[in-house]
Amino acid sequence: MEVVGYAHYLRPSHPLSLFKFRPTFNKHHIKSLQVRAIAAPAEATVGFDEMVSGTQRKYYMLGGKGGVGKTSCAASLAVKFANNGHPTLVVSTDPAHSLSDSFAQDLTGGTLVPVEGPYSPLFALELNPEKAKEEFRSATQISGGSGIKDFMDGMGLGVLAEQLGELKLGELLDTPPPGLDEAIAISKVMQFLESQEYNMFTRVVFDTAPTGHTLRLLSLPDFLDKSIGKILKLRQKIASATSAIKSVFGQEGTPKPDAADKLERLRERMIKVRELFRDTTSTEFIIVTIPTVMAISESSRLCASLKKEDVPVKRLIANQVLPPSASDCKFCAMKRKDQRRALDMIQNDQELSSLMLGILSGNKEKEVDTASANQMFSVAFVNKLHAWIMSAYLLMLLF
Ligand SMILES: Nc1ncnc2c1ncn2[C@@H]1O[C@H](COP(=O)(O)OP(=O)(O)OP(=O)(O)O)[C@@H](O)[C@H]1O
Repeated sequence: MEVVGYAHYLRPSHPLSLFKFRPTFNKHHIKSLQVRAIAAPAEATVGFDEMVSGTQRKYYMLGGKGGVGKTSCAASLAVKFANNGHPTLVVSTDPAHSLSDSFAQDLTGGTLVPVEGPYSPLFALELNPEKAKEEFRSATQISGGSGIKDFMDGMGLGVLAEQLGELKLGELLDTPPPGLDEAIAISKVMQFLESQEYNMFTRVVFDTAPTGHTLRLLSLPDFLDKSIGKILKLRQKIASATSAIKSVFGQEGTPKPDAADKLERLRERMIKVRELFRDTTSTEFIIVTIPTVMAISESSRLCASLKKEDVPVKRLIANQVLPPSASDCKFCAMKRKDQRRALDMIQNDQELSSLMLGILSGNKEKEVDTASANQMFSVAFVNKLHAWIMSAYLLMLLF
């Protein structure tokens, strides 16, 4: 197994963060903002060099179990790309956004916000999943009306609404399928990138939603493509017949083209998202995990599903690995032993063992501004671990 170094970044508002200031373009601050690489220098060059090479646009999707550090890693990676000369965009499609916290900037407006600090332009964007869902709903509703019946009427297919009920199209149209918000968010980013204003980005980093959500998103484009394709095909086939029937009964009206157009556009966008996910030349899905048996098992399943969906995946980040020399206390020794066991699982795992592994810990940072701050971080991190272990232990006793 190859060991790769990655970057680490704690949001400025994080209690453990060393960066309590708002970064500016001032050179001194730029230095302080630099992402802290965790691995040893030799390790740090493996893998990242490959990620940073070339000026062709590349997409990196970071995903994994909830709370493992996807946002922190996405923010770190984006800063690192920007510091290595790539105009970079980092996007959060996770419904529970925390990118704003990571950069201590308000990114909630749904537009691209410049992040101050790195050498090359870095923009960040948080997409509101609720808005994305609204968009879908409006695409399936006729002005003023709602639900499948209105939609079918609008498509000139009112007569067939009942027969189509068994196809479960109503469910698709009235309740957006899970993962749709994220798919729409990703397609929105692709739209941004097509515009002249934003086509300069050579690296795009996605902080995706937790595992289950992402997996649903992966099968969504196919599902939507089939469902919407079915509706549109059906509409095409019988539109003329319906219109003839209506004209006999004197009810001929023009089917509202708006709904069909919107659906057709949505379908095209979903196809593009699917293509992007499977494009081995430009896209890579990076799995973020933590060294626990449960998280590694889930990562293995995620990896298998990604491979099954033909999504390129070749890197794994193991985050929050306890540094070897932080403390000699009993809890830490026990924790380290557990983590070692979990990390060994990676080596023996059929899915994960072939991936390049990046280890992120708390104290082997290379670009920390002062040694004392480094020490402070380690102690604080260990203290935090104590608190986690203690609460877990207490919970076990209680239940
Ligand atoms: N290496 C690390 N050392 C210490 N704390 C960390 C580390 N990585 C992440 N954290 C902290 O763990 C918490 C969760 O991190 P983060 O928000 O990046 O995870 P996430 O996977 O994006 O979460 P979610 O699934 O909820 O979106 C944050 O408080 C973050 O600061």
